[in-house]
Amino acid sequence: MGSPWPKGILFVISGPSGVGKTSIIRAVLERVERVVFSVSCTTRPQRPGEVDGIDYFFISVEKFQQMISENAFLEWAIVHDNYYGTPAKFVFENLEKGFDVILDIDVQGALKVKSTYPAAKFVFIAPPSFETLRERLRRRGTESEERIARRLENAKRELRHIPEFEYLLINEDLETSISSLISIIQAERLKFERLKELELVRNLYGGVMDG
Ligand SMILES: Nc1ncnc2c1ncn2[C@@H]1O[C@H](COP(=O)(O)OP(=O)(O)OP(=O)(O)O)[C@@H](O)[C@H]1O
Ligand SMILES: Nc1nc2c(ncn2[C@@H]2O[C@H](COP(=O)(O)O)[C@@H](O)[C@H]2O)c(=O)[nH]1
Repeated sequence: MGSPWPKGILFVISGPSGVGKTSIIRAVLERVERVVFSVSCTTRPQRPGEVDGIDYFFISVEKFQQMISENAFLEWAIVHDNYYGTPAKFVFENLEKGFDVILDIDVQGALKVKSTYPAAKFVFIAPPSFETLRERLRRRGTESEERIARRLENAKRELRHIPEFEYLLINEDLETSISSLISIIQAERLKFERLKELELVRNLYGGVMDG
């Protein structure tokens, strides 16, 4: 008998630092079944309240470089002076099991995934304005003014890549953004192209599908 689940979908969520990616994704993970979050490796220092293995795998530069040489990353990038990377094994194992996988990665990383795994779905989260982005970074209180300025500079570059993404979410109201991301996931799950390999669906259509 065929699997009751088709292969999972990879959702790549990207956008400037402080726009609200983590807040949106956390809520989606609580509300949607069969979706998992890919925990990245990073060499940046752990922030108060962050948990190793939950928020990130906090590793040394040496360990990160070793993982690069072992091809352990689906993608990696240097973001705001630190290494960040997506462990490939977790992603592919979960997709095979039929789980959808969410990545929260910067724009450079998203574009690398687009070239190596174009079947992924690419979602750009944008701020309603540049001023709002600055305010959110300040209110979060995790970065110095100097680092905030740096992240805002990077944000300007990142926003230029919006047209390379399939979906655009402007994160004004958090609840609306959460609902929008859930709608994207649900719509992608229902695409006939994806479901037609399932035995259940093939049985519904019988020989008609095979021409
Ligand atoms: N729609 C929203 N309205 C107001 N505040 C928001 C909204 N979305 C997120 N925030 C707040 O903005 C701050 C940044 O959000 P968050 O940490 O989720 O951003 P991020 O995109 O994941 O950042 P980074 O890329 O640096 O990890 C947080 O304090 C969060 O509570
Ligand atoms: N290319 C990658 N970017 C990543 C990955 N994990 C996180 N990120 C991005 O880094 C910045 C900064 O995050 P912060 O937690 O230090 O504020 C943010 O834009 C993330 O999306 C990754 O594995 N690869």
